[in-house]
Amino acid sequence: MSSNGTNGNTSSEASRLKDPSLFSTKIVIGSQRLDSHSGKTFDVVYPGDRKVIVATIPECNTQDVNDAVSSCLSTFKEFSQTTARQRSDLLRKLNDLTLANIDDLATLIVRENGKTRAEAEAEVKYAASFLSWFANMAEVGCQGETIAAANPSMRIQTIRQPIGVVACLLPWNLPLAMATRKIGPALAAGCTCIVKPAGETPLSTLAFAELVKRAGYPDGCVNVVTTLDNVAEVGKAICEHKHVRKVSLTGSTRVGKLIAQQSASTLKKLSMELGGNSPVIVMNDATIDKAITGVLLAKLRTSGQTCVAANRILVQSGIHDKFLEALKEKIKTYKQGDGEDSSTMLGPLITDRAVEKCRAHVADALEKGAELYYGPQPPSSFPDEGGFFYPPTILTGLSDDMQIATEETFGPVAAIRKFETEEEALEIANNSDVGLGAYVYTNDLRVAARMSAGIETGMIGINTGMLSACEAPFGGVKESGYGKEGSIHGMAEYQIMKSITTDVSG
Ligand SMILES: NC(=O)c1ccc[n+]([C@@H]2O[C@H](COP(=O)([O-])OP(=O)(O)OC[C@H]3O[C@@H](n4cnc5c(N)ncnc54)[C@H](O)[C@@H]3O)[C@@H](O)[C@H]2O)c1
Ligand SMILES: O=CCCC(=O)O
Repeated sequence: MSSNGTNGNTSSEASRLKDPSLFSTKIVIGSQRLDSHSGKTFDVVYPGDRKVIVATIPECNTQDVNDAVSSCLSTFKEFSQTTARQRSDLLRKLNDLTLANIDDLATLIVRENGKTRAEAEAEVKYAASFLSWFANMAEVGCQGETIAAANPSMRIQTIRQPIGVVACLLPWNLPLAMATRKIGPALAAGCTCIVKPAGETPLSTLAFAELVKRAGYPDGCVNVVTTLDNVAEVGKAICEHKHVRKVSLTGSTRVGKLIAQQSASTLKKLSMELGGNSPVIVMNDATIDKAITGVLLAKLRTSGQTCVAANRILVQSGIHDKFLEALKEKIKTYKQGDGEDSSTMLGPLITDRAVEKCRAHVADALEKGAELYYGPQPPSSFPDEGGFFYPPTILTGLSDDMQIATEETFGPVAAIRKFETEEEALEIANNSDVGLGAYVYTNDLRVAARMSAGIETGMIGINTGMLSACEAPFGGVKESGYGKEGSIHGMAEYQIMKSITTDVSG
């Protein structure tokens, strides 16, 4: 294993940053910035142009995981003894440093993920909001209770303690925000973290680890291991490690099930923020402009690659044609291109597989009777040059048998289905194995109340296309997983509650 004692700042990509030392291509274990024991590396490719290699990153293995966990465990002994106020102060510093470096963090996100600079900056602010929120929560979230015992001789109290070493497994779609949504509450609770970013997007996490150090955290509070091709080995090593007490995954339902199986032998506490298939229900009485704005936000944020992306857009028959026309006029204005170009509204998708999935979903829907209302005919083959782009597309005539109705498309394809009655819309919306987000557009409070109660998801937006905020509990039901992130509930996911009974008689 080599350690050059630097951040591995070897690429001309670093010169894009105001502070090039934030461009790190080494894993983080305690005070060290290292290559992997495997000696192997993988490339991070710019999704806006597949020929551009942004960085070469260590391909980790089990030994790296074991080193990272040992370091986390040794730091946990000391860090878990800090006061909640000290942890709150540290998180506040980390929030300030994150916001102070917004330009560089946004640049790294654009380069690794492809999203537009405006979206990347919004993501950094969203990421920082979890740090600030959990800086505020740190002291409140550690409070215990005094319980009125049935036996007058007894006093019962509870205390909350950090659960231990936590593994944070991150997706590539909001690489920094999903990192802080886990690391923020874990550090607030007094845990230490082994973080594994998605192989496509390790750079913002590695830069963030540098900010953790600068904020004054002890070495080993946040360790980072990276992998692309060796993820199965690394994931297994994390899940089966007896000193990792909790795994928090944001990712697909497929990987969530695997992690749950692999974590069973050590019975870890788990948080599973998994895939969705969000329905949008637009009722006849909806305010059409508001519905269009909300649907486009929910559909096209990060080019359609969010877990709460509008996947099935259900429009009541009385407003259907007008809605479609207005949607087409608006979607036409979305310019697709390089994330750094300020006129770009839609960046590329993350990989060629993501483009292929859009293409396959559109082809399958057209074969099963959907109509192409706006967008290109599905290309027969994907070009091997350029970025991973799929153009914004509107399909009408969505039906239950289409892939697009049962799987997340994770791309800028809007699939529309006409319905007649509220009951019918509810039935279609709930016809899914997953239940993360849902959206309803109506001006009738009674409809909104019935839909809010009846839709089987963890989050519902009424007349809004944005469900996410650090103060709102984020999480799904059914096969979208379990556990809540953010909000006053997010910190408890990283704690144990101990009850203490004292005999006070004589
Ligand atoms: N519910 C949420 O909050 C939320 C948020 C963002 C994304 N998502 C979901 O994530 C998915 C897209 O993200 P993705 O493609 O990165 O998902 P993914 O499941 O492929 O990967 C998620 C993470 O798991 C890792 N991983 C993959 N195989 C693994 C294994 N065998 N062991 C351990 N880790 C493994 C990946 O490297 C990545 O870090 C979508 O389904 C989306 O809906 C959910
Ligand atoms: O992709 C899922 C997360 C989306 C969000 O937190 O807004």
